[in-house]
Amino acid sequence: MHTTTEPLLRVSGLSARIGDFPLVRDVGFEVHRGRTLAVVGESGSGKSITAAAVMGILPPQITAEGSVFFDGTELLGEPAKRRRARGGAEIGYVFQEPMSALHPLLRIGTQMIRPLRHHLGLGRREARDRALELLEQVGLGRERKVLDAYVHELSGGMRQRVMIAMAISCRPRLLLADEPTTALDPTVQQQILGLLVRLREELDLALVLISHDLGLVARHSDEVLVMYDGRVVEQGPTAQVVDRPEHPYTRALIDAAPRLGRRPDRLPTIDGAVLEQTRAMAGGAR
Ligand SMILES: Nc1ncnc2c1ncn2[C@@H]1O[C@H](COP(=O)(O)OP(=O)(O)OP(=O)(O)O)[C@@H](O)[C@H]1O
Repeated sequence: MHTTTEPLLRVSGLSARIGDFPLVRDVGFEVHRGRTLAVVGESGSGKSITAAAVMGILPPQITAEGSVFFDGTELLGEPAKRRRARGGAEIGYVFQEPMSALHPLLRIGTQMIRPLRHHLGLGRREARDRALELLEQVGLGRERKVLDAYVHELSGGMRQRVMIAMAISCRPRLLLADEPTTALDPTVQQQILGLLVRLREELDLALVLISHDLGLVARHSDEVLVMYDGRVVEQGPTAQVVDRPEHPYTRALIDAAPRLGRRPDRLPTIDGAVLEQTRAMAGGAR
């Protein structure tokens, strides 16, 4: 692993809104190559909107302000065509639900080979070889039968491995994984997170793991960013945030995470008082 002094991605003052209604406010963080940042928070806290702003795939009704500085280039405000080309090639994205991200009527091979030809300009045969190599890299073996399969013929874990293979296929420098294991059972969840971290090391990627489950992603990340109500309420090295959380919302997330093995006698869920306190600290009700 190498960590350069310059972060690969530096997000600062990022806000997103629909009309006057704020969805994400003043979000900032950095990720270096070879490092993993976990972005955690409950449903609706703004994790996916933040990721979509970085990827340049926000729906047209949502406007973003601030800065998304990636490898020496400001991405916010870049022409849509350039952004689309970058997303998928320089920045890989793993979606929560491969069943909806993969086409049900096209063979896996067809879906893997297209971007390889389009982004990397490979010939048909080269692209097929590269697809097999990618399957091997994500632990599916050099299996032609996976290329020939349709998505419904694969298990949940295999589908997510295919999604990851596609996300790394054009050799991105940054990989964003948005709830990559939510649809999977606990053993497979750990395997997929282990795979992402292994690939981060092998390919010297910067990895952003987005999850509602701090307990799940804590041991796979170097830094943690905690979001609530569209804002960052706490961020820092994972060990520091987990061992000495400063914000009551982070503390509640930790207490609600059995995997972190802390205070099983405490509340299993986040209670209303903590949410109210968090909302007040985050800048009050909208
Ligand atoms: N396409 C959209 N149009 C309008 N509002 C949206 C859209 N997508 C998200 N939002 C709103 O933006 C806020 C942040 O949502 P976001 O999806 O980023 O949260 P999240 O933390 O990723 O939660 P989840 O894990 O459930 O996706 C929420 O209030 C949500 O309702």
